[in-house]
Amino acid sequence: MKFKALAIDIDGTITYSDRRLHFMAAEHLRNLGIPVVLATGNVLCYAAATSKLIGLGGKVISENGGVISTGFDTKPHISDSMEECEKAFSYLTPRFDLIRLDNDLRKTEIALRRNIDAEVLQSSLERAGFHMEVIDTRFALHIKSRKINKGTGLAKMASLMDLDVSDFVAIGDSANDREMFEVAGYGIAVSNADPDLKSIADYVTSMSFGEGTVEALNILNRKKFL
Ligand SMILES: O=C(O)COP(=O)(O)O
Ligand SMILES: [Mg+2]
Repeated sequence: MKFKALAIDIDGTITYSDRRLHFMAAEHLRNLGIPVVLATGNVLCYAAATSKLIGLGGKVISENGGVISTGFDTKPHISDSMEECEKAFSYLTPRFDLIRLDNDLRKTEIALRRNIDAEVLQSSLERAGFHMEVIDTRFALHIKSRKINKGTGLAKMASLMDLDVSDFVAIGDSANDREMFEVAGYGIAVSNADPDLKSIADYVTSMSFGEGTVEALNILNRKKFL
């Protein structure tokens, strides 16, 4: 079996635990020989800069699937879920000490510092009748539409690249990678990943963070999947 492209998470997967880029993982991605899509909860400019600095082609799924770009000079595809997120945020803001991240840059979801339990925010929203999802990536909290995730983003990216979503291998580390693993042809969790993500992964590396990604890419080559 050969996969035609790779979708890979940024924070916790091609970095160290403190978000510094793991150079060896970057080097392996640059030399992979198939398209590499960065799929992240971060904003578009962060994802695009990461792609450029690694030496990749600018294909990125950002804001957990809300903003997708197929190259550096192309117009991004932006979903329209911000209004719903803003309503949820306005409801939560007098009740909790929320610290918003990348406020001016986000187009489709709201990111928060992790000073509150995601489940507390989630149940508060549910009790008030909101259908938004609150996820904890272990780098930030995200208030997002349930209709948008890295899985829907990857399906969209695949169709824009004329590929099937099952042509992708996915590599990731946290809750926001779940749906991407569900739609990709093969999913690899790095060793530091959430137990929940590990439980649905096809393979779990023994190494953590960027070293886990290097291990994952070596394994994919050994299995002749790439
Ligand atoms: O934005 C986050 O919270 C984490 O980003 P990631 O999806 O690249 O791990
Ligand atoms: Mg991550």
